[in-house]
Amino acid sequence: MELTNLRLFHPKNTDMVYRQRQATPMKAPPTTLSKNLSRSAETLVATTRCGKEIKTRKARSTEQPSANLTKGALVLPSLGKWGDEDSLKSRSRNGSGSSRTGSVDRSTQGSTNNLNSDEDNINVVVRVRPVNDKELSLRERNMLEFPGKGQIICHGTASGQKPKLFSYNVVFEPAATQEDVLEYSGIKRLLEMAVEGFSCTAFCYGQTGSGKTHTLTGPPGLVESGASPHSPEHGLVVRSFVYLFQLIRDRPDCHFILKASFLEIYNEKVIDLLNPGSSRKPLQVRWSKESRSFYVENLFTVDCEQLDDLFAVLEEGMRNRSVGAHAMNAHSSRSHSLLSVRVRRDVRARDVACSTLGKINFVDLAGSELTKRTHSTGKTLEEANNINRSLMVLGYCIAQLSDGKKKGHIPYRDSKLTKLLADSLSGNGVTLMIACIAPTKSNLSETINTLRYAARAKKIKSKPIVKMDARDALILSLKREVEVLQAENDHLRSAIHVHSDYNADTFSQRNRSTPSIETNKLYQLPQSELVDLVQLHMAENSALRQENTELFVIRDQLLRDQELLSRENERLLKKLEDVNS
Ligand SMILES: Nc1ncnc2c1ncn2[C@@H]1O[C@H](COP(=O)(O)OP(=O)(O)OP(=O)(O)O)[C@@H](O)[C@H]1O
Repeated sequence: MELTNLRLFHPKNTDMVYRQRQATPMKAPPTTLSKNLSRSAETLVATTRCGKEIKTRKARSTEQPSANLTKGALVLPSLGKWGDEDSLKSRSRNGSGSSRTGSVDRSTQGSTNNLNSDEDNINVVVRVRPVNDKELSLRERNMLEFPGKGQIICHGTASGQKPKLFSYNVVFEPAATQEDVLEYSGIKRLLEMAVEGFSCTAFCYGQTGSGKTHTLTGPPGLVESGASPHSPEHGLVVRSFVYLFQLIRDRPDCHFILKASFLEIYNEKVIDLLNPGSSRKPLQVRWSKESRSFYVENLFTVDCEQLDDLFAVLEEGMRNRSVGAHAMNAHSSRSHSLLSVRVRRDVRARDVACSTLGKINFVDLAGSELTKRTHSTGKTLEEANNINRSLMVLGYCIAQLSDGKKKGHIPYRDSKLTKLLADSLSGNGVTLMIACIAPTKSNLSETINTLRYAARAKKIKSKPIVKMDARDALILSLKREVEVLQAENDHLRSAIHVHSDYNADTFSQRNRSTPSIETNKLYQLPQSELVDLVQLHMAENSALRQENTELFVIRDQLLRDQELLSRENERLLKKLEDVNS
């Protein structure tokens, strides 16, 4: 070992080496993978077109999630802010921070602003619908106030009753437009994450007639009438589809496959809205051991190559959805609906072709109903009871999940709705809750219930994971480790100047035994060759780790020598000074 290569007698050197040691990256920064994935570009190449031909389709596909796609889940950190702070700041606001003439008000202490934490909270926004004609004719009082910073004040009905204050990430006041909801609810971030491989869910919750369906799909009949996609009345779903395709177009080097399904849960039965059949035969919800999640057996899924295909799915599903009239809403949804778009992306990362499987769900929950107010009887009453029961189970689950201390049983199995939302609520996905409320006095108690529900949901923590093919995930993580180890070893070698003893080339030759394979052919490799490849990567990995350990031992030894020598140096200098003096 050539100690002469080390400039040991300069005190600064010790410091430098020490600092370098501190700075040596032992692990890849957690965001590396997500950065790489998001940088890659993509092309849309779908398999089959659906166009407007859904009705003529007969084939069914099974929705059961593939085992190997979920086993390889990689935990990634939360990916960012909701909405766009700057554009919000530019909106008109009054002195207190609320937007009077504008209509969007955002909390400055939103719980989802932490860019670097592994955990995040469910993003909760509130949309307040305008006073409707009936309420106007009855001259109902407006009970809500918007002081700004994502806050809502509910005034009490009785005199002397204290107002209640609630705060959320964003509040959409009655004048907010559909475009505002797209821009500031955080849905754009959800779509971006779905493209990157996360499971994302946006759901609307609120009492009947509070504007859930309006928020998701616009006024009654709009989608079914085949309105132009540019209609300002379109809700979040159509706008999200447009944004999703924009994201895909922006990534021309990747290969995308989109698949959509649309179901409703009507009286605790799952009905396929894209293929209901004349008898509306219910589908079974089953548990998949491999993916450890619930799925709907035999659910019809449609390959969507173009934007029009997604519109057609939405149109068809909306036509088949169960809608009824009652005293509080002439077009009341009588079921919970779940529109799901799966986004498979084949991407090249770290020289490996891998696939991510993201998903965006739009859930339009049926509204909670006080049957006294809706005057429900017969069929509508049965529907209301089922709706209220499943919402109650959802409420229990949310309460359990939001209580950080309790780690008890979450009753997902108690309703079809919670079974299908389990994935989104349990924390592996990214979730946006849009709580819809009415501003008037007659709705106050339901409004407060919704706001409490939403406040509880806001406490639920999530830790999103990217789902990718298990084989891809393994190879990718091994490659990443190899890269990190190689970088670290190069750094160590240069830091300790031991080229003669620990020749980098020798190591490179020793370790780089893994053949450079044309990675886009990875899928065509037979199982046995894949096993060999993984074994080679593992061997390379362990050799590098060993080298790493050895280099650390050498460096520690050198540091000790250096310390002794510098002490000796100081002692001699002092002696020299003494002699001179
Ligand atoms: N922000 C809004 N702007 C204008 N109209 C709205 C708004 N929100 C709701 N509405 C109107 O109020 C009516 C009831 O809304 P909607 O059907 O969306 O309520 P809902 O919460 O889905 O009710 P349900 O649970 O009974 O299905 C509709 O005519 C809808 O167009």
